Amino acid sequence: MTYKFEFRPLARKFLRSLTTSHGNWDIRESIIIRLIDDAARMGFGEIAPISWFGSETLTQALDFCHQLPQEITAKEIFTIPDDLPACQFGFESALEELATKGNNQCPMPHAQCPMPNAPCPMPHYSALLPAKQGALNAWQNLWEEGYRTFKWKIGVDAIAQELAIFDLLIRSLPDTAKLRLDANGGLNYSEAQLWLENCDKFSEKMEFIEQPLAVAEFAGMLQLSQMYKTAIALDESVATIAQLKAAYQQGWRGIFVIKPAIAGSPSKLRQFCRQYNIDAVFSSVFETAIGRKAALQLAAELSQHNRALGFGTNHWFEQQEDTWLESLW
Ligand SMILES: O=C(O)CCC(=O)c1ccccc1C(=O)O
Ligand SMILES: [Mg+2]
Repeated sequence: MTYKFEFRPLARKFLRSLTTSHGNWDIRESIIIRLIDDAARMGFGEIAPISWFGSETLTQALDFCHQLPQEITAKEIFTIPDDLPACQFGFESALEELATKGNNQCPMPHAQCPMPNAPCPMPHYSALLPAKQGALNAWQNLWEEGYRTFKWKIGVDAIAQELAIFDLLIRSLPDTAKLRLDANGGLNYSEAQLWLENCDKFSEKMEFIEQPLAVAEFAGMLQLSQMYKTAIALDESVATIAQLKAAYQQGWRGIFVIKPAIAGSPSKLRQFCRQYNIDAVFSSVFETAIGRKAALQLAAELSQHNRALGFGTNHWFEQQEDTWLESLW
């Protein structure tokens, strides 16, 4: 079976600049791909790399798409090299969409479904707050919309300033709220200790700190994960499936953030997660509805510990009408 292959680059501007310890991000670029089979059925996929996270660059992904023929096979898709993880995700999820067309089954294994006779309950999402003091008056509307878990970026401003805002933020959040902090690898060891000490004072509301130290500081994070009540989640350190495996083999039993859109091949990700019962938090890379659907499908299948999904990110973009995809072709 061969598939007709087409692709379209896409750029979307954030409503406000997204600030992380890696810098400011203003435009999310990605590539939408379309496969068409012999029966004229279509499968869509999205390639949404983040090179500062360790995936390929957008240019490398575009080059890969340009060199492909207009007709491709499943074999070509399953042999996309591991140094193009966002391409592996985009192509495999387009193929999966075709394979499951007309088969709208719930991806949750029946034995695990809490409500086997009812429509699937909404998975709960974590809402991404703006960095710095912007968080202080952003969470209320999101709370009204039903979010109960929030994530705030740290390591973007002076630590004293951020600790003061953290104190205000966590005290103002209702008792049933949960807070995640994400340093994007921007702290040093002693700063991370200071953060963890402060988080431990609010352990009933603190869920975890994500990637406190740089990727090279794995041993430091392993050590910190055994010293405080507040849990640590690895993110940049486990961006791809190869990194997930390496962290597990080096003894990481804390939380793993999985961004399916850059992790690599969905079929290999399934294999890994099913083999090792890891505590995974699934997370968005600001993909469109196309990549999001495939990523959420994997999250529904592989999420084990009832963690909120890091997909509460739609408020970072202008709401799109559902006709945008047709405008690409
Ligand atoms: O995980 C979430 O809750 C939101 C998504 C998010 O924070 C993110 C989105 C794009 C790139 C990096 C990150 C990150 O977790 O560091
Ligand atoms: Mg993160």
